[in-house]
Amino acid sequence: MTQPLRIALAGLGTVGGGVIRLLDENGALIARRAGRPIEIVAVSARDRNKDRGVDISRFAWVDDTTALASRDVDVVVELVGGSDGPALTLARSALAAGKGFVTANKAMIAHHGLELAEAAEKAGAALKFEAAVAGGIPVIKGLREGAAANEISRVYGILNGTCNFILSKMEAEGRDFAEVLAEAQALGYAEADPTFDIDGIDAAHKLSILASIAFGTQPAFADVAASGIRHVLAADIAEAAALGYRVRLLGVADHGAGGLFQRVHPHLVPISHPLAHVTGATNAVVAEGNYVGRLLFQGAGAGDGPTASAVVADLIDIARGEFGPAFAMPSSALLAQGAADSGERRGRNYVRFAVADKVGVLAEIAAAMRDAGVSIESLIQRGASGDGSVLVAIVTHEAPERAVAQALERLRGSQSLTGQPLWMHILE
Ligand SMILES: NC(=O)C1=CN([C@@H]2O[C@H](COP(=O)(O)OP(=O)(O)OC[C@H]3O[C@@H](n4cnc5c(N)ncnc54)[C@H](OP(=O)(O)O)[C@@H]3O)[C@@H](O)[C@H]2O)C=CC1
Ligand SMILES: N[C@@H](CC=O)C(=O)O
Ligand code: NA
Repeated sequence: MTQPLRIALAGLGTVGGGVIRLLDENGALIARRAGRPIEIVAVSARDRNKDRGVDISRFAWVDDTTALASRDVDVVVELVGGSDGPALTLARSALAAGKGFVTANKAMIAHHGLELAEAAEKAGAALKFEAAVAGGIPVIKGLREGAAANEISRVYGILNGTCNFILSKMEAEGRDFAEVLAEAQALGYAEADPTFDIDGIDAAHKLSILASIAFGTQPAFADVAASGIRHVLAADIAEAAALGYRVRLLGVADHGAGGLFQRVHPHLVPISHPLAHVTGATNAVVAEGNYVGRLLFQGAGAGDGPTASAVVADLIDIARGEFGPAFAMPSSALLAQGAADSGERRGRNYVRFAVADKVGVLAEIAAAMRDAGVSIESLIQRGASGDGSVLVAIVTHEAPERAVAQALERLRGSQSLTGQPLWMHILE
């Protein structure tokens, strides 16, 4: 057998620990598949003495994580996290030294992916990040290899395991948002800063990477319009169910007016759509290609085992010498596209208001919609909540987004509203 692929591993937390366990358990099979063993030789994290449930005494310990790139290794694996800081320093120095670089760090790739891809190409080194998008699902490989012959018109899906776990628990058990978040954190799904998950930022990181690979455009995280699930109430989930929908946080990217359209938002998904049946920390990505048709990738989007599976799959590719440009084409071929104007996009909408229980409130909402040219398909009003306010949920007929925004703007500051309205798009 040929020389092992020698690895330096930065980060020994949920995913780093998973990678060590996976290589311990499946190492012999992986060596046969890769044509050579994959061996961790050096590791680093913050705390050398932490009990990690795996034996790390057999590896060289490196105090300064950013110094891992100067070890005698073929590939540096970064599982620390953070868009900048030691992760970015390590990425730059590893690639500059001509070493392969594998990461699960979507924040860093969303912000600095283009620069790192250019550095990798210059050095002739591998830059791979399958674990960064939808965890264990081989969606990057699927798009950059399996669907490479297609023009992709739209890519969308459930990209955050924590949010999907929370929404499906809220739906199944009627439980409180905060309580379920704590459970997702305990299971190792949530980011170090869980606001990244619940405010849609993590999904936006992933969407910008996915869109770049799907459309051949430069990653443009700043152009992703993102909001999360912290304002979704159990009542919204119940109303959606009564209307034949489930609430899911979706990332959606397609070609829009004037550029690329990228959005992360809670959506109403028709119960007949496969994404409505994706529960727990599972992720699912739909890609629509002009020759292959609709592809659906589904699987575990978070957690130690699935994420380690994606990291090690990247290592196997490198061990085989099979790696191409990080974003599926040379970085010089990636197009710089601006953000599309969403105002003219047409669709049906769910808008929920918390209102004071008094005469004329419904008329005020209806008038704001009418004046903006938005036609109401259905309206549900539920009894008073704890604070005495009443929930009014409307579903609109198809309307341009600009018109719905106008109606909400007109209602802003109204004495009738007791809280911010929640606007969710309906997936068609
Ligand atoms: N958890 C998941 O399901 C998924 C995570 N990811 C990504 O994988 C990466 C790792 O996530 P995860 O394993 O969950 O994170 P953890 O918080 O579990 O682990 C992070 C590791 O990095 C080490 N670390 C943190 N800060 C520093 C630092 N400044 N210098 C050196 N080492 C540091 C920690 O050291 P110590 O242990 O000593 O504190 C720890 O070992 C992130 O980019 C995340 O977004 C991607 C997909 C899924
Ligand atoms: N925090 C992320 C982890 C995987 O990327 C998630 O919940 O999906
Ligand atoms: Na993946």
